Amino acid sequence: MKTPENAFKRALAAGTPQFGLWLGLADPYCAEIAAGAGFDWLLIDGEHAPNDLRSVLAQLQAIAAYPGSHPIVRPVIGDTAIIKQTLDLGAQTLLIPMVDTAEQAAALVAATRYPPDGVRGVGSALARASRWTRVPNYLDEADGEICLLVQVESVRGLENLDAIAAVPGVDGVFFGPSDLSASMGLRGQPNHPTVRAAIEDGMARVRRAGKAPGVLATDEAVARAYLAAGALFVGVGVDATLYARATSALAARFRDAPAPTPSTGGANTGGGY
Ligand SMILES: O=C(O)C(=O)C[C@H](O)[C@@H](O)CO
Repeated sequence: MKTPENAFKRALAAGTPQFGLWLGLADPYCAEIAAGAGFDWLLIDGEHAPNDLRSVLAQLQAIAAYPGSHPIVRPVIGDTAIIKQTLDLGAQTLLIPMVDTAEQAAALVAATRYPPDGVRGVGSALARASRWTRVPNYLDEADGEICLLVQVESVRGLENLDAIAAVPGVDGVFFGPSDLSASMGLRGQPNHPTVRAAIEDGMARVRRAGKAPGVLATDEAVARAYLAAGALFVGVGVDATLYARATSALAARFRDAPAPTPSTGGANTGGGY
């Protein structure tokens, strides 16, 4: 058995845009439903969604049955010990929130690499990542399959963007429109023209550094505009939001609709429900 190849990392390096879905429902059953939908990647969110190591593990296991959808894990913070545990679960691509400086980015790279290149603790015999040592060369192959994405989502991070993007081992920079808009004094306006212009300018700088820019844009027109501006990984939806909107809309249709006329039997649509 070999260390799984990180197809997402290779796609970014080849400049092939990848679109994905944010998973905030923190549930393996929901993750599996999303995994069958056809997204290039699915982000298991441990920053804002109620995930712990075991729920992240269960979602990784559910998604593993759908190799076309690559799992990305966002830990709550870029902490060396949390990164070690997350990589040991078998995550190969990490999205780390709130990265403001190149020094922070370099420390994150080190956290994802085994010594002597980094400081990742060696415990792969206990870890799903090595399939409990069934991957005999895991320690030698692991570093090469890690994809590290850092989030720039503050005015300070934007000021340091060129230095952050230049850090060897950083594969991509994700712009968080919600946090960035707040940092720019435009809280709650992630699609404000000033925020979008800052993100598009940032994306061009990341591409110039030879790295992959990414963003979350749940408005389809905005997502397509970011793709046109050079984004290489774009979150185009959030499962919790999709579910909330769909359930509200369904309830509203019945709550607000006039009483139905008695039916004599409907047409069979063949779809079932
Ligand atoms: O700042 C942002 O935007 C992000 O980091 C994504 C958010 O956490 C959130 O919008 C996901 O729903």
